[in-house]
Amino acid sequence: MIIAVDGPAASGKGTLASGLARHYGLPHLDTGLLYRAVGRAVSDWEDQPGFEDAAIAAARALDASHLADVTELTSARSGVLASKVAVIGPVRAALFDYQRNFATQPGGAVLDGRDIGTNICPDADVKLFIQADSKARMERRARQLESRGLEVDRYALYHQIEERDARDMANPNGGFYKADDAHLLDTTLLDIEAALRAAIAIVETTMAHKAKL
Ligand SMILES: Nc1ncnc2c1ncn2[C@@H]1O[C@H](COP(=O)(O)OP(=O)(O)OP(=O)(O)O)[C@@H](O)[C@H]1O
Ligand SMILES: Nc1ccn([C@@H]2O[C@H](COP(=O)(O)O)[C@@H](O)[C@H]2O)c(=O)n1
Repeated sequence: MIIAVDGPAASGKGTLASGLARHYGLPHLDTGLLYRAVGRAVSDWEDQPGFEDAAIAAARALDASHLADVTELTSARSGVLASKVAVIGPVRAALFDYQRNFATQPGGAVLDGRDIGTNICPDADVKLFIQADSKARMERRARQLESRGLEVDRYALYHQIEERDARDMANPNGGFYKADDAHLLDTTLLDIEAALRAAIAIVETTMAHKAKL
């Protein structure tokens, strides 16, 4: 079974995807980490000529070893860099096979990102599109950063999240929209456990429906 989980920044898609993976005993790939690793690799080139070429080369050279430093990759700065390399078509193309090979391994997988249900796994068995309002997402991200001992400027964080969403949604190569056959799950008023229960209920209903066809 392939489960695709998409949604905007800090919507909780990674938390849900890893909960679903645990529940169904499936491997999980956070595809944002791939873009973050490419962004990190070219941080010295940011906003300079050569940024695109450096990003394409970094994407083509990417392997699992570049995904190890999760603390560094999940910083706010890496998120911004990721969204800058994510608009480069050849970067997306270079990362496609990695994601597709992960998704199509025997037994299936859970992947989360922006374009899993639209570009990477249009054939996924179940697609979820996770939503939460911007303030809730900012607050969740703020608490996550504070739990790491970081100081957070909530006003700046809110604008950073909005700016990243806007860049992602405007990305002509991004595929960042709800697929027609994706189930919308708004978690604004749900805690992590309730959101996971709701996601599992969607998976169960969808699979039961498919089994009847
Ligand atoms: N339903 C929820 N209620 C409260 N907090 C949540 C909920 N879902 C996730 N969180 C918390 O919000 C933070 C962000 O969640 P998560 O990393 O899963 O989001 P994401 O959409 O994968 O983010 P990113 O855009 O960085 O990939 C985490 O600290 C997580 O524990
Ligand atoms: N499938 C994806 C995943 C991510 N991106 C881009 O990477 C940025 C960071 O992603 P997070 O999920 O870790 O927040 C994101 O803002 C996108 O620009 C993508 O394009 N496609």
